Amino acid sequence: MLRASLTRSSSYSALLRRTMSTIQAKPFKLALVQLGGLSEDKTKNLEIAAAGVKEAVSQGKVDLVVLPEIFNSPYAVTAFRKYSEPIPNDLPAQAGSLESESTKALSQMAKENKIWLIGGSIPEIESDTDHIYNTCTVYNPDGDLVVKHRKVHLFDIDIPGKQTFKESETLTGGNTLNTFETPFGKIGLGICYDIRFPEMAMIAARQGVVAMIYPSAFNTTTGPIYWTLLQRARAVDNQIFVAMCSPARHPGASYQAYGHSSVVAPNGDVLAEADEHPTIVYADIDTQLLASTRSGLPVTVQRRFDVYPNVADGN
Ligand SMILES: O=C(O)CCC(=O)C(=O)O
Repeated sequence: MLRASLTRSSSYSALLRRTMSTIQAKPFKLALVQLGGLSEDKTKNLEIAAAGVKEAVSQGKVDLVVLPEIFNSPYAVTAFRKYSEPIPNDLPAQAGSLESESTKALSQMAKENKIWLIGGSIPEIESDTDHIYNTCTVYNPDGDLVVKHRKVHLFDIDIPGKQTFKESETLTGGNTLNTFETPFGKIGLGICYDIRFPEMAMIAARQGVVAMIYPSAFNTTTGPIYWTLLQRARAVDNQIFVAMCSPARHPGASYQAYGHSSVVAPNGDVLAEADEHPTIVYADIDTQLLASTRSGLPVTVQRRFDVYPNVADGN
């Protein structure tokens, strides 16, 4: 019995060593810019974002900066089409080739500050189909657009008297999962409500991401209950870092964002969390924690796909 369990635990560590050796990661500094003062003026919102990114890097070396969901437009189904812009499908796209107002501005923020930038999300129009998407764009330190993620799961909520919102009235859901490579490791992308669907984070984690990062804008009904819970759940499920970046609360706006941008470690510890006001949340991402968390509790190599039913069919 003892012998069997020793054999099993040493084979877990061998397997773990093998899987960890495929993850190329080094420590990096993350900044989540919880923007305040956003309005209906797209150009002004982009200027606020540019000032926020600049402020984030002024505090010392930062490698990756994140902006919130739909920061250049009001978060309203009636606004998405009006604010939408085309975004290239063929990626990477060089900084100089970007044409729309927001992608050009975001590219410049990345280039000027020499950072990786997860540019929150913006409404995208695809001219061939006339579909509108809620799309996150990511830029390297040269300002090239390296990847985009279209929100896969559309936020349709109806809690009478509290929160009603139906993104699917005007948006189309994306149909791809997206990660991108950086010198400090692979990063997985989701947008806000996407965090409620554990399959996305699990697949990204199995592809070797260090972190799942979600530009977001939860609300004051679901935020207090689920915001931290969901981040800790995705982190612990997959033993990865998880971060969500929100706009600040805005008393005059039709949609009240929850705020509370935060970063969670692979063991579920909340490393940093904002309140509801405009601010920047910083976190040092110690990638050693991926290995130490996984070797203590080897869940990432104990999955029993031979036993689980086919998830999609429920058989
Ligand atoms: O899942 C939630 O409770 C909030 C999601 C949300 O606000 C969004 O997807 O924009």
